[in-house]
Amino acid sequence: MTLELRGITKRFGSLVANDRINLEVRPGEIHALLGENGAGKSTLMNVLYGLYDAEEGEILIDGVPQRFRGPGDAMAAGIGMVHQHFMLIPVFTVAENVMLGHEETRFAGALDLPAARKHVRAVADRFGFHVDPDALVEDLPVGVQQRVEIIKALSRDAKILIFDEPTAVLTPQETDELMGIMRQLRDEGTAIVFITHKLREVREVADRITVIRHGKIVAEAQPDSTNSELASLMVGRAVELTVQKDPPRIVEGSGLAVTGLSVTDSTGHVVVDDVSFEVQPGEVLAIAGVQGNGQTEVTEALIGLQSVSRGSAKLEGNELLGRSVKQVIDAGVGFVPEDRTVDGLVGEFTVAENLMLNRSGDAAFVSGGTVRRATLREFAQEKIDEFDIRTQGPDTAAGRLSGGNQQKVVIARELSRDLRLLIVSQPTRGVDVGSIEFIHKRIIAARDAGVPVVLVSTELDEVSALADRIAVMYRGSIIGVVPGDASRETLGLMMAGERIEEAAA
Ligand SMILES: Nc1ncnc2c1ncn2[C@@H]1O[C@H](COP(=O)(O)OP(=O)(O)OP(=O)(O)O)[C@@H](O)[C@H]1O
Repeated sequence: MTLELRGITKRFGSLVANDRINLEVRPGEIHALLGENGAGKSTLMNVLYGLYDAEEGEILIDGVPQRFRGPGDAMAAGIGMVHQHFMLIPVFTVAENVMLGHEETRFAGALDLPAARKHVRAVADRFGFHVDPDALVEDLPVGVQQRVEIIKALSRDAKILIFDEPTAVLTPQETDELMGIMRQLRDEGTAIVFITHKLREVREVADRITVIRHGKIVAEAQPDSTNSELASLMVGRAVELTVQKDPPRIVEGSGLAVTGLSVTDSTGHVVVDDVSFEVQPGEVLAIAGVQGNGQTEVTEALIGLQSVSRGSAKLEGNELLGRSVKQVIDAGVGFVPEDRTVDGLVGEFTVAENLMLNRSGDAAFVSGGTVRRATLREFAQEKIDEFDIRTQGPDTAAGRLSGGNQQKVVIARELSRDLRLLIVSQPTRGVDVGSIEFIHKRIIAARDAGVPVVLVSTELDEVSALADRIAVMYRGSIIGVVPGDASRETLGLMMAGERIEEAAA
């Protein structure tokens, strides 16, 4: 089926999120949509999926104008969406999730679980992957959960599939597997819209590339373009893809010293096993590894979000463990959590309120129990300008911002205080290339100002760009520490569990 969007305009108040957009997606092609944070990509997809009503324009499928009053209509017309934040119900099985929403379609009436199971197996066989129809979704790794989303879309015979930043939370291997699935779907005639901030992925799978900036289509790019060409089309200026940094100037001082840290999860598994490392003032220590090897728990233990079974973490000689989150923050620890929607932001609070969450004890902002609104707005406006947060203003609810701009709010808040320690986890997830450049520069600036920085990232490019030393975690342990310029091959092997001796680190 050929999909055509003609003259789509979508406004939120005075903001024009989509400005007369024309886009055609043909059967058997992967059409990548590139654009900076807040450019209007998700809005356009939500219009296409019937979630938003556009003020102007038409959606045509095989030349026939459509009117979608909700996702149900879009699905019935053959459009499927694989969401960035999974829409699955964690306590249901794979088959039950696939069945949901089929009340009026072919697994109708009796809620036909056997038919749903059969469908799961058939799709898994078709793509040569394994998914157990009876597994609980919450027990599955994210890469597999995403396959469930795809299986769900295909159970409704989707001929046009939208992938909205599907790789943001995947490991490199899961990403490769997903791209294999996308290619196979394309070869079978599905029309695919692919949204991502990762230029390498676009160049690898896209047949056509459309670039959106400030709600308008600004260019069609070729898949054989270079990363820099794509980056500057997106952002409208040249982008430094790798931040320039001087060798670290390690300041004499005690920094962070973690010794024998162990964490046991609620089921009794040891998820962090006797981890020790030091970070000096003025250096970036990256903790690299495939997601789920204990890195998250290390950062959460340091900030006070996770109880520990053993160990010590001293910042400038003072114990951090056993303190409350507030006490740790007040001790000058900046923390960018890996999932901004859980620990980083309060969606219903305004951008300004979110920017001051770590300043409740600051007399400049709060006096006699009340927030000084004018000071706060002024501060927030400054941060919005400085960090280029695309929002209608300080009073907009943070949940209304595009994903990448929400991340910039968290980064702006955490990097705007005098810090004794900075812990950043997946700092550029969902962030566009221009903003990655900016965030990387700010992290390096904190390091150059003498702050010890702990970076947790699953992105090797990010680790290599920022780290002075790299500790690799595997199954709860640090299996080696290598210099910041270690090769991707070395890091890849270590992330897969191989111990490699590099004395220099
Ligand atoms: N429900 C909403 N209410 C008000 N404004 C909104 C709403 N949804 C999106 N916006 C605004 O519309 C603009 C486009 O946002 P959109 O989410 O489409 O961007 P995007 O290109 O998908 O960005 P990202 O790459 O960060 O996900 C942004 O300025 C955003 O703040």
